[in-house]
Amino acid sequence: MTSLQMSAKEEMVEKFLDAAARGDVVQVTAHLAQMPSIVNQTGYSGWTALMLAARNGHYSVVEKLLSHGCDKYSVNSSSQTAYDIAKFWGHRHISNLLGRTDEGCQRVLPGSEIIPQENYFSREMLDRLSGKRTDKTWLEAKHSDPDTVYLMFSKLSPMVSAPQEDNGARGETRLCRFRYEAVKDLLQKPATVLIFLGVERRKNPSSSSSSQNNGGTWEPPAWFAVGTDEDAVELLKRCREKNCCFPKSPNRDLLKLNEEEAGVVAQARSVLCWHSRYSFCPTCGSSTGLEEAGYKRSCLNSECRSLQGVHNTCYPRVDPVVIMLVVHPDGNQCLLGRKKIFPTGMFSCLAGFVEPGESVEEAVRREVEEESGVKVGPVQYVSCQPWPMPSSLMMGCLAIAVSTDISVDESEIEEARWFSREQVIDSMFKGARPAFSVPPRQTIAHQLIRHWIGINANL
Ligand SMILES: NC(=O)C1=CN([C@@H]2O[C@H](COP(=O)(O)OP(=O)(O)OC[C@H]3O[C@@H](n4cnc5c(N)ncnc54)[C@H](OP(=O)(O)O)[C@@H]3O)[C@@H](O)[C@H]2O)C=CC1
Ligand SMILES: [Mg+2]
Ligand SMILES: [Mg+2]
Ligand SMILES: [Mg+2]
Ligand SMILES: [Zn+2]
Repeated sequence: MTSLQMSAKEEMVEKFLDAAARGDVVQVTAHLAQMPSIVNQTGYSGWTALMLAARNGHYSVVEKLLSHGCDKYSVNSSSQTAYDIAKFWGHRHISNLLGRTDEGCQRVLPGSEIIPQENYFSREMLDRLSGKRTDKTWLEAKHSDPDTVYLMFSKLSPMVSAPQEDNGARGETRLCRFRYEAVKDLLQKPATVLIFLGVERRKNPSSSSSSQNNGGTWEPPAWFAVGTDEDAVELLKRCREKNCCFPKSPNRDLLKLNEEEAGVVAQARSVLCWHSRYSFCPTCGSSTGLEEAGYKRSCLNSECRSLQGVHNTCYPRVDPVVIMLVVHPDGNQCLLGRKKIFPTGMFSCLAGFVEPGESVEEAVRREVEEESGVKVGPVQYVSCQPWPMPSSLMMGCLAIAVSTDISVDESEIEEARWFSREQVIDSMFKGARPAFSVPPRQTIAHQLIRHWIGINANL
């Protein structure tokens, strides 16, 4: 491309951006018809047409750009999306439009601002099909189906193929997937725990697929998790892939999977952890037996109280945890703490288990005060994250402090400090002199800190 052509293209982009900034929907439409790829272009300012239209409150231009498939999640140099910009400048009708993810939701809750926030471990790649957990005939057919996928777990750790480091390539850790023939002997062993995870969400059959139900129609492959106490070295020999292992440190190693496999592991590992802890009935101490494709354990003592009425010990447990970014009353600092076990220099959000009979808001206030001495007023829920170590559901909140003196509970926290927004941005984006290191991006703690920077971004 010659420099003349370059500048002609640049000129067109600038004209397009100018039209968007002025709210000239006719000009915007004409440019899009002439060059559809212009929709996500940025000009000298680093802003897209969507950001400019959102800044100046031009609803119809925003609508037009969205209908041409523009990327509403792209960010400017201050890490702001068009949504952040519209919200900052008070164009609520535009921020509502940009925050909309599900038309049905908007119809039921008009005016609600539901911003999608998918955290690591929360992607649902499989349809759990809970209704099939009691369908023994269907499950049995799936066990030996050639398309069925089995994941193998030893000591609650999934078999993965780790990236090869010798060629310097930054590969991805992937789950090892097995077929029925490779695991059928394990399925016969009494100590094996088999859990039906769900079926793939794929709608269209691939040409290679042979999976059909009794009626002859295609069905997506089913996935199962196999928990076994067989010798790990022998289990590894069953896999044809290279560099296979059962990772030793879940908190670190399970953060290396892709988003889809991380979601499957979150489900499988939590249920397997529950089985490993509930071999005996918590009510009478008798042995328990596995039911409902791994989603229930019932007491084998027919006299046991747990067999009457509602007994939640029969079902996999989830522990609710609050995790919060506490914001200083001045709005420009946040409270972060470090536990002794954290890597040197790392600070993170405070967190704690919700106690019985406690609301999320009260748990936030209590844990923050217990751990740091700081008192909290308003609490706002942001997003959540399943955390399968072993089975927490992290409910992420922003919390506004109403006092600022820090007094740490040394049994839980080694140090807690207020950090300025500048320090946090510098640490998050690896500036020249980071004051601390942030938790990995896969943690909801990281995402809460990022969220706060986003809503405070200085235009
Ligand atoms: N994804 C993320 O970004 C983060 C995840 N987390 C996770 O959140 C969870 C909780 O955070 P943490 O700060 O440790 O919690 P807390 O502040 O509540 O402190 C842990 C204490 O709670 C006790 N405890 C353990 N299990 C429970 C339970 N089910 N209900 C009530 N109390 C319990 C422990 O007792 P004992 O001494 O007997 O063990 C320990 O003293 C942990 O699983 C942690 O891994 C935490 C921070 C970040
Ligand atoms: Mg605590
Ligand atoms: Mg804590
Ligand atoms: Mg606690
Ligand atoms: Zn019992």
